[in-house]
Parts: sequence; structure tokens; C-alpha cells
Amino acid sequence: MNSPTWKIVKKFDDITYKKSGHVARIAFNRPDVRNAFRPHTTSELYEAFHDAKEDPSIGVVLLSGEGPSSKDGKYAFCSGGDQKVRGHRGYVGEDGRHRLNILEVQRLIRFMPKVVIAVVPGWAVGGGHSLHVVCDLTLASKEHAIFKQTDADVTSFDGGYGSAYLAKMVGQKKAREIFFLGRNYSAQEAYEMGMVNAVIPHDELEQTAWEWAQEILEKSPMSIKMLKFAMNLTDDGMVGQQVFAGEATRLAYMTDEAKEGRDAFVEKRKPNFDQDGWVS
Ligand SMILES: CC(C)(COP(=O)(O)OP(=O)(O)OC[C@H]1O[C@@H](n2cnc3c(N)ncnc32)[C@H](O)[C@@H]1OP(=O)(O)O)[C@@H](O)C(=O)NCCC(=O)NCCSC(=O)c1cc(O)c2ccccc2c1O
Repeated sequence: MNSPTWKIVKKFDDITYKKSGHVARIAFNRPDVRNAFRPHTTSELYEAFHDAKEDPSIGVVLLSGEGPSSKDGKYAFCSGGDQKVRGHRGYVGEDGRHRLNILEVQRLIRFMPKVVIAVVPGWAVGGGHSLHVVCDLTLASKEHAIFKQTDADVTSFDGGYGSAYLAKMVGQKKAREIFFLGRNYSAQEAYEMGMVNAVIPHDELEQTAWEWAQEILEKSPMSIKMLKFAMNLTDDGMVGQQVFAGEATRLAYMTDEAKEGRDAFVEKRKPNFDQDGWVS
């Protein structure tokens, strides 16, 4: 299997953003604070994810955390919202506004028609834990990944994908344990409870993520997209239906029947739908 030759897409302050072939790699880049995110980080994440979503050459996105910390050599995926810039109505940006805009990033990951893989080299905590939950797949460092939910310690709870969706993944009892006790879980424990796809030796983590991406890229893009949206559908209510149905509409546009409907309107005549009839 080949290896990536990453090219920087754009220089950001709080994240790195690179592409190689059909893979994009987005990573938190605040290793000295365990890759905690502030509003600026989240805005940059949103921009990078949006670019990856819109780029037709990209099929898989890797989300990771740069490291190790220059202070103590520890690795982190993300330790959630930066508690040092937390105000009384959200996380305070340089413009003085309070935001919880990580939820917008969660929705972008959830609804983008591409596979997003969380590549967890170290701590995945609080809002960082929720981010790995919302990604389609999670690969974790055998030696350094630690999963932990501190939401109930700092009164900042993710009542959506971070908790309710986690419960669908690992079961109600286990999800309640994770949130109510806030314990540390190793990569192996996270794997055994079903929230991690594979436990990988740390030195092989990035290459393995690349290889998983290459395997996915061999599949039919439309099938991958429809399967992701189908698996989201039952948990996403009417929004899930909207996203899935939007793709059904797109496929319908490709039929002769749809072309006839459009052309008849443009040509100011009655449509003739007799060609294919009422096929069952
Ligand atoms: C992650 C840790 C368990 C790691 O512990 P460790 O002992 O290895 O390291 P230190 O604690 O010494 O940390 C090193 C260094 O990093 C700083 N730091 C770590 N995490 C954060 C953070 N989240 N914010 C700010 N700074 C952080 C730490 O202060 C040290 O700095 P020094 O200057 O002293 O070197 C442990 O660090 C830890 O428990 N961290 C906090 C985890 C946490 O509680 N995160 C927030 C959870 S809530 C959340 O993320 C969240 C965000 C949202 O935007 C939401 C939006 C909507 C709904 C819910 C949301 C939500 O829940």
C-alpha cells in the first residue's frame, strides 16, 4: 500500500489542513492544551470541513490531533471546549461573542456525503469525545488514546450526538456510565464497547487511517453516500429523511421522466409522461 504525500491546503492558526489524492486530513493544532477548541478553532474547522465537502476529488476525511505537547510529550485528539475562554453563554471568541459553534461542525460531519474517520492519537475528552462519536469511524492509538467524558464535571453537556447517539452505539447502560462517572477508558476498552473500530499501534496509526481511506475509496461513491445517509436516517428524524430524500430527488432528476417535466415547463407545453408509464 502506498503512503500519502500531504500538501497543505491552507495555513490556519489552530488546525492543520492537508490533502493527498482523494483524502483530506484535518487536525487540531493546539497540542499544549490537549487540542482544546476555542471559537477560532471551530470556525477554522468548519471552513476546512466545508472545503472538503465541496471538493469533488475528496472522498474521505481524516480528523485527528497534532502532537505531542511541547510541555510534556503527551498526545491528544481533542479535550473539548477551551474552558479558559468559556463565558456565561458559550465560548468567547476574539470578537467578544459567545458561541457553541462546535455543534455546527458536528452537523457538517454528520451530513456530509463523505466518510469521516476520527484518528485518535491521545486524549478524546468532553466535546472532543463527542466529535469522535459523530465521526463515521474511529481508529485509536493502542498506547496513548484515552476516552473520557467530563461534561458533567464542567456543566457543559452534549445532549445530542455526544450522548444520545453514543447510547445507540455502546448501549444505554454503558453510555450512562461514561457520562455519569467520567472515567478514563483505554482504546481497547473503547473497542470492546463498540465505539472504536480498531486499536492500532501508535506508530502505525496514520498509515492505517490512510489505508482504511484507500479501501473506502475503491467503493462506489454513490453507494457510500447513500449508505451513510441511510444509517443516519433512523436517528436523525425529519432532517435525516430530508438528507436521504434529497439524494432520491437528485437520482430522479437523472431520469427521462424528470427531463420531460423540466423541458415541458421551459417549452410551455403539457408534459408527456407516457414513455415509462407507472412502473412498479
Ligand atoms: C484532557 C485531560 C483529561 C488531560 O489531563 P492531563 O493531566 O494529561 O493534562 P492537564 O490537565 O495537565 O492539561 C495539560 C494542559 O492543557 C490544558 N487543557 C486541557 N484541557 C483543556 C480544556 N478543555 N480547556 C482549556 N485548557 C485545557 C490544561 O489546563 C493544561 O494547561 P497548563 O497551562 O496547566 O499546562 C484534562 O486536561 C482535562 O480534563 N481537560 C478538560 C476537559 C474538559 O472538561 N473539556 C470540556 C468538556 S465540555 C465541552 O467540551 C463542550 C464544548 C462545547 O462547545 C459544547 C457545545 C454544546 C454542548 C456541549 C458542549 C460541550 O460539552
